Amino acid sequence: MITVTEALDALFALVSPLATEDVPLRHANGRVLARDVAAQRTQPPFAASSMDGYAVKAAEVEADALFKVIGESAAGHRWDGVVGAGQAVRIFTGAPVPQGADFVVIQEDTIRRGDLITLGRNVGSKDNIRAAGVDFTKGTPLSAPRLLTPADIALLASMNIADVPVVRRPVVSLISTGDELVMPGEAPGPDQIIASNTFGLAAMLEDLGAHPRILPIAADTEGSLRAAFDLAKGSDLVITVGGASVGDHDLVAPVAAEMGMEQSFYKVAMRPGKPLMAGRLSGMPMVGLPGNPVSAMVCGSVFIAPLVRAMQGLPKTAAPRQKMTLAAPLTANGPREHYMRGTTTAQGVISADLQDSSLLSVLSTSDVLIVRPAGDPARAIGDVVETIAI
Ligand SMILES: Nc1nc2c(c(=O)[nH]1)N[C@H]1C(S)=C(S)[C@@H](COP(=O)(O)OP(=O)(O)OC[C@H]3O[C@@H](n4cnc5c(N)ncnc54)[C@H](O)[C@@H]3O)O[C@H]1N2
Ligand code: MOO
Repeated sequence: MITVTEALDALFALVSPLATEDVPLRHANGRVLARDVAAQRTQPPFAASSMDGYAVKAAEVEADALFKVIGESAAGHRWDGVVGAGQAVRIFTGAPVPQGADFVVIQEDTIRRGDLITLGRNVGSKDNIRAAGVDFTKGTPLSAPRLLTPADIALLASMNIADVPVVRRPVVSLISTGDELVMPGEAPGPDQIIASNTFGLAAMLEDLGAHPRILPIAADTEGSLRAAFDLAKGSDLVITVGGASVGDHDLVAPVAAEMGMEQSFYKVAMRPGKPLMAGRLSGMPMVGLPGNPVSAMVCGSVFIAPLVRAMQGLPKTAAPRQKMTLAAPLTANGPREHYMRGTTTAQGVISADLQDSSLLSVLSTSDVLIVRPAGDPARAIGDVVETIAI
């Protein structure tokens, strides 16, 4: 069996970044910026007031100073004159600071009578002016590759970039296998259960910027599985769930092999997720996930998420890990890396009592995977462990 790191490297070797497309800014959130873009303008484009008040000459600012108000500068409507000695311009937040002025006294520090203002005694030295270009100047780049966040979308809008070059969404076909499975909403027979894995994985893939397609469930026959693989043709990635182990009805590996799959690996020294397989089938990268629901989702976090990020041009790196303090002890780990479901509390992280790989209710109340290296000794409260957010 290979290690998780070796398996991830083998998976990365199967993919390269997809093509680029331009999308409207409104559709760019969560996508990966494909090439550097440059600000189309300077922001702010003029020296702007950061407060409502009066624009004056800084050299004249002192307690009880008197000014004559000669005009008004509002956001979107500048005052075009030049501020002279003893003069002030009424100004509002976001408005251009008029020529001749280099200080804004906030209105709370003034007393106004008709056209005259008198400054108070605590005006201070803050000029309340945002210099032109203090946020960014024309040509400032936003560098690719970059997973675009809501803050990036606001920045791109401010840079006047209406269409954004992003990496195409990977089309990922998801195939559940097994006679025992029916789709959610269908009436299961007495020995049947509902297919959950493809739905959980599709949700995960959507969050990763991919375009998942849930294909019809493949029955435990060679013909049905072949038909499902045929439907997946043209995808950027095909993922099967179940049928990966050693049972008589576990057909994924033999059928894929007959269809010409070049296998990269089969079986990884991890728990859950041991019967993971990967390779290339009909020109597509293919990953065979174990059927146990928690195994499939853990493999989604550990393997599929980094893989889909790499397909979108992000660095080929493992799922990010955070160090956390244990708030409950852990028993010694065995020879496989263990990805334990856990919950973070104010005191630290606690592993779930039940770690069976069928328990979606436990996964759903967990917010981290506690990563236990192979052979990790027993751990005590206060020890530091590595975790992956889920
Ligand atoms: N003799 C051995 N038996 C098993 C081994 C082993 O090494 N030797 N490995 C175990 C481990 S670990 C896992 S994980 C499972 C994986 O088996 P498969 O990938 O072949 O999965 P299935 O047998 O098809 O299903 C396992 C389990 O999960 C349910 N399932 C499958 N697909 C779905 C789905 N889409 N949605 C919800 N639930 C699903 C299925 O009904 C089974 O209950 O093998 C162990 N056995
Ligand atoms: O590896 Mo299985 O995925 O432990 O349940």
